[in-house]
Amino acid sequence: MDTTPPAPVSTRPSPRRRAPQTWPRARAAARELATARPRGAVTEVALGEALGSTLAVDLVARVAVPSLDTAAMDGYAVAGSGPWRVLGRLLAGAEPRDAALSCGQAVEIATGAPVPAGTLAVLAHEEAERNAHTVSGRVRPGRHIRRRGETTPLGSVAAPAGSPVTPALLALAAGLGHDTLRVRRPAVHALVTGDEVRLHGTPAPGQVRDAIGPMLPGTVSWAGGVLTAITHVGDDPAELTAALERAVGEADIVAVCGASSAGPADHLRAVLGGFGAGFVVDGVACRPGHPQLLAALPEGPLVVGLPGNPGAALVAALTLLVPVIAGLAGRPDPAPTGRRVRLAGDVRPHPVDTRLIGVRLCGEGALAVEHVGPADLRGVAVADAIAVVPPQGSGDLAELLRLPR
Ligand SMILES: Nc1nc2c(c(=O)[nH]1)N[C@H]1C(S)=C(S)[C@@H](COP(=O)(O)OP(=O)(O)OC[C@H]3O[C@@H](n4cnc5c(N)ncnc54)[C@H](O)[C@@H]3O)O[C@H]1N2
Ligand code: MOO
Repeated sequence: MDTTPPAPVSTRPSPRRRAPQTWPRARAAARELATARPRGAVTEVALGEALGSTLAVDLVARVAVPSLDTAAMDGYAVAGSGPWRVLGRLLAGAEPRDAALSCGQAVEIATGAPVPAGTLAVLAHEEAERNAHTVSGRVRPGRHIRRRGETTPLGSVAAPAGSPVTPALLALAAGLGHDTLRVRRPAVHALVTGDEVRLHGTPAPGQVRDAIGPMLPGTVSWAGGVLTAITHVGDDPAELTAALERAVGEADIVAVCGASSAGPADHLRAVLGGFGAGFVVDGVACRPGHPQLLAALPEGPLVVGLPGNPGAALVAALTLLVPVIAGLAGRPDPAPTGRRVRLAGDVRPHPVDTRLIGVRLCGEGALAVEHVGPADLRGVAVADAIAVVPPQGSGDLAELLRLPR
């Protein structure tokens, strides 16, 4: 047993936890705080490094797509009425044919090749009857021709600023002639606290393996940020102060894992008080996750406190961390599904707190998973979504939140 007297925590008075905010209010406050702040730095990155970030400016088409009138099908570009005499062949990438087609003429053409001037339509191979030098079939004027700029006109906005950079958006950007993108991506530095916590290997009895760090890179990037570092900090206020000082100097958001509650080693609130932090959310009326917090430091960075229990940390991240990252990035919060479903299983409401329950989707409804204690990850690891059960169960359909993927 540790018999040493408790160390003084800070020269400033320790802030006490105020009345927790309701879960919807806390989540909205996190989003409002982040979106009201000046947008973070814009960087220009190669397409290969942009996945997961957020467009800082509109994505403008540098080329018209298609760049010329092109064939939408493999077949024959034909002019006038048939049968048509086949003059030659045009493949995608070919120079546009100098000579226009005259009535009764055709060229064999590949999908994407520029249709010659004078083309009435493209007759698809499967609709064409080919003889040695001629081809015949039925066509409608303009059939199977993609007009220049039909998909995306030159100079048009193909995706607005604030769009998440997804694989599809990268494909769009490449198709429009971009090699780089101007993006935002808030930087998150995580401090994992606890003398008993081990970052690697099999924990000895009494120790625990860090189970929050591994969920953070994916959760942070899902929200539009990037996890730049994970630092392990012991249960010592001076160590936490020094680590926090370093982290706030290099990140937009510091996520402190553990030390958020009321125990003798839970120094986070007192240490933040020493920094002159303003508490925007100081406890949330939700289960699990109630000791979480959100504070703003005078120099600018935001600090999110996640509970040490890892099951609680995951659902708490959906309440404060994810809305803050998405808000700073200038993109929508990825968690809301806009879906409300009927729940089955152990979904009893709490008298005063919002319950956040892992569920499996089944048909039109959802079934609560088992193993949902705050220290238990087995349920949430196999859940499809988180159901929001308001205090006293007001309303019979529950809102669904996405889990980080
Ligand atoms: N008197 C009170 N005690 C507690 C309260 C309370 O309101 N009053 N809240 C409980 C709840 S709920 C939670 S959640 C925890 C939150 O505690 P902390 O954020 O202060 O975290 P710790 O005390 O450091 O750790 C709690 C628990 O989690 C384990 N842990 C910590 N970090 C990790 C990690 N990175 N990976 C895996 N496990 C971790 C730690 O060993 C403890 O077992 O407080 C309750 N108590
Ligand atoms: O609310 Mo704690 O965050 O349940 O485990």
